[in-house]
Amino acid sequence: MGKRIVIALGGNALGNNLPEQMIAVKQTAKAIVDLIQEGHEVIIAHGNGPQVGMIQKAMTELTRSDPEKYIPCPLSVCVAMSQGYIGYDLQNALREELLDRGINKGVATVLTQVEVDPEDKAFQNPTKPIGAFMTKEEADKMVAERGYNVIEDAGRGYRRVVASPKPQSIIEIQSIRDMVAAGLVVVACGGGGIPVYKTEGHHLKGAAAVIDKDFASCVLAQQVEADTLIILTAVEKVAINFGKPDEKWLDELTPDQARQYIEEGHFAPGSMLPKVQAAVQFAESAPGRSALITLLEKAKDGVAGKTGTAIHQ
Ligand SMILES: Nc1ncnc2c1ncn2[C@@H]1O[C@H](COP(=O)(O)OP(=O)(O)O)[C@@H](O)[C@H]1O
Ligand SMILES: NC(=O)OP(=O)(O)O
Repeated sequence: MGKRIVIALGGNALGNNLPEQMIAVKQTAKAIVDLIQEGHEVIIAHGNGPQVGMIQKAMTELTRSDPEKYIPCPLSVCVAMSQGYIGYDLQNALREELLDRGINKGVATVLTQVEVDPEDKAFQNPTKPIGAFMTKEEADKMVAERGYNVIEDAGRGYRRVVASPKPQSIIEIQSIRDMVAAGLVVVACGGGGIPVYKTEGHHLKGAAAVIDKDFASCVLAQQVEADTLIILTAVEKVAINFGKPDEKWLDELTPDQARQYIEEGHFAPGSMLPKVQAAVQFAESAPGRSALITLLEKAKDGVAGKTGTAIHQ
């Protein structure tokens, strides 16, 4: 029987620059349409780390070129731009793949705002890597010249980090539910959603942050009452002792086992840790719900129980 599945697409599903993204989304669309063809209902969320960094850098350079003419662009607006740009490519790739297979289904990208708590401690402790990787020298220059916060990202180089508050709720959730109910393939919560908080009346104010897409996908999956949350990334399974001689790939994880491994430090912050945390939160949110972490090209096999790491109670 068909399931309702929320798919969270990681960096490898989108590539790191414009031409890479154009190519990557074609493969991504194939993997997603495979699931639609099997009778599943899919709602797609995605990351935006490289893209929002690129947009933010471009907007900053524009302001620096002529501060009188070009006022600074808030990070929330950069997130909105990244949703539009990625949604444009994804939506077109999905449309084409569906038409090529003779499937008559509409695809729609929802510009999605996600509410955060303005008092979230994350605003004082930036942890979310965005943009391109830098060498140590480039990173030191950015810290000195621009006052950026920079970290070493899981052995892959240096990256700028920004605040990443936890998603609380999805402002456009009713529109998303209505579109799913109407049979559309929906792309929502791109880049974790545009971070906003409520001010006076019904007004929403953008926050200077980038929400983690794994956590936002978890909220989305709960709010659309999905059966499964699939987090697609660059590894087929989750490992303990990752990258060490005694590395062990996991087929299944219960929330309790996951918590123990988290405590033992098996999952890198900013990469595998939020995925496992989001998977656990979704698996525990209602009976019968499960999460799956696997490779993009293994999504179909993963849903069939043949691969990936399944997280369930
Ligand atoms: N315990 C672990 N098991 C598997 N992969 C891990 C683990 N810890 C860190 N990783 C790394 O996390 C990466 C996934 O995180 P990341 O690249 O940030 O995700 P995204 O696909 O969302 O862009 C994997 O490709 C792998 O290199
Ligand atoms: N917003 C977000 O989590 O993006 P990445 O998955 O690209 O880091």
